[in-house]
Amino acid sequence: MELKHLLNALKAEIKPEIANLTIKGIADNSVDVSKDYLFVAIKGFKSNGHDFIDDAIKRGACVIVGEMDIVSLPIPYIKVANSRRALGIIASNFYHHPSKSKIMIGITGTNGKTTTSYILKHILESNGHTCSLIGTIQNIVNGEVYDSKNTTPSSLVLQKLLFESKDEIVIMEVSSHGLSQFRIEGITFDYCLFTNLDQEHLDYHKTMEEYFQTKLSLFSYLKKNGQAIVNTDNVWGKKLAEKLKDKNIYVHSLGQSEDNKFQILDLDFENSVVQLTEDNESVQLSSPIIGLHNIYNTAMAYITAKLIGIENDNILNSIKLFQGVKGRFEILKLHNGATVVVDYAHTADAVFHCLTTSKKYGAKKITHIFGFRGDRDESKRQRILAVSSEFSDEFILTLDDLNSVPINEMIESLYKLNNHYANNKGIVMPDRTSAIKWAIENSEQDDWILITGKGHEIYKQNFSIPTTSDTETVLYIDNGEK
Ligand SMILES: CC(=O)N[C@H]1[C@@H](OP(=O)(O)OP(=O)(O)OC[C@H]2O[C@@H](n3ccc(=O)[nH]c3=O)[C@H](O)[C@@H]2O)O[C@H](CO)[C@@H](O)[C@@H]1O[C@H](C)C(=O)N[C@@H](C)C(=O)N[C@H](CCC(=O)O)C(=O)O
Ligand SMILES: Nc1ncnc2c1ncn2[C@@H]1O[C@H](COP(=O)(O)OP(=O)(O)OP(=O)(O)O)[C@@H](O)[C@H]1O
Repeated sequence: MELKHLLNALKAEIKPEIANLTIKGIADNSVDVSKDYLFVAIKGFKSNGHDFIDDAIKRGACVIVGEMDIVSLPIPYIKVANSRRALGIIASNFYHHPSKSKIMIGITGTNGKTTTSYILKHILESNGHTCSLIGTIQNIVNGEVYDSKNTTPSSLVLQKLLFESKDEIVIMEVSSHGLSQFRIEGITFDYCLFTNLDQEHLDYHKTMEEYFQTKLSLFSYLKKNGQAIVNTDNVWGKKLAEKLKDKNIYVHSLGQSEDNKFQILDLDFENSVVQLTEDNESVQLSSPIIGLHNIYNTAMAYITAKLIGIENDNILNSIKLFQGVKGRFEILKLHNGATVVVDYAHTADAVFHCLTTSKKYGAKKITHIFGFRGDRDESKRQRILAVSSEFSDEFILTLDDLNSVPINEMIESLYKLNNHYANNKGIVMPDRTSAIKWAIENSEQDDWILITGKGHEIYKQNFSIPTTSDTETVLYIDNGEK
């Protein structure tokens, strides 16, 4: 593609003598550069792409785009205001704006993005649509499954996935990191969903208001007639819906009060059944997945499927057959009659939902096993502990991913937190698999053991039992393997 087309819509000065240069590919990592590539230099969190410009040139780059003042390069240098933003625009131009020809759905919020996207994918596919999914667990395009490094991939990866997708509809989880790093630049959406907001990622966003504003920015990527679907049973959702209405964006609000477009009535928690009304029309959603949070996720997916044009009865029938998502309130029944739940909860609100759901479903005693991730928001730890000490009967603090935090430092902070906030209900057992073993061996019929934080993920550390995930550990112990 000629440089002038590649840089279309980018406010950058291009000298006439280079406008017709043919660019064979784009890279944001110098290692990926080949002959006649355009290299976009990005100031990152760990390194600075501008330091790799020489490397990119050696590998064959013919144009560099960057945001720093750089002089005397042997090849053309184009300065832009923001390299990450420029990368999105360039990648979208290079792949011929793939989001324009698809029904694009973006889902944001602290919790529920993955679950809602899987419910929606299930409904759409059950009703004859083809669907790509880009998110935390994996990326699925044309029915092929690819590993996912980020919930929202870099704009270069994203545009390539969209270009390769022959599916009619694309469901994307949009993280706040993805938004603040312009990973969705160059994409426009038909529907944007907001699930909820809870304290999370304040190591990155600093304040809840900043976190909220970042989430809000997703809605500026709506297509001209794009519509919003917002859960307003959450202060942040209510605020977001008001802001969107001020911007004349059509909002399909969901919530328990009368002023919602989709009003929730008659919540039958025990049977996961909910009555929804819209303009005097009433439907009953009945789902096999349990928990109040999942009722909301299901309702959000229902509204989106309806807006896409699927008949109510067909949506309702599909919902009844949804099998759940790996590591999201995944229930394992033990030989002794106790129940184990493996769940990805890592915010106070998510933990609250898991614990209260367990109680509502008849847990006699709840043992909660969890830890805290290294290099992630530490300010949420106290709130999670407060919820656990209020709603569980006992809890075990254990190790989650350490990332770059030394093991002794993490164990020490678990003891400190336990001493300060455990309400005499907590113990510390650093080895995650030993904690699970202890809880299972001390359980009886009708007890529930809730293991949160890792969900579908595999362990990053080795523990004493040679298993790789919470689910595997539970099955290993329950099957009596030594
Ligand atoms: C902190 C953070 O968000 N980092 C993201 C960021 O990386 P970065 O730009 O800082 O990378 P860097 O290593 O500093 O490198 C800077 C530049 O130098 C270039 N480089 C580097 C080396 C070299 O030899 N040559 C070269 O050109 C790199 O390609 C890059 O362009 O941009 C990358 C591309 O988009 C992301 O993959 C990466 O996500 C990392 C892996 C990450 O863990 N991010 C987490 C925090 C995250 O984004 N999480 C959210 C979900 C959160 C949630 O809801 O749970 C997500 O969407 O995944
Ligand atoms: N609507 C919801 N409200 C509150 N908590 C929820 C909701 N949906 C799911 N959860 C809780 O959050 C956990 C993560 O759910 P899910 O993976 O669907 O969210 P996510 O937004 O994709 O999370 P992440 O960004 O961390 O990948 C679940 O395991 C559950 O404990």
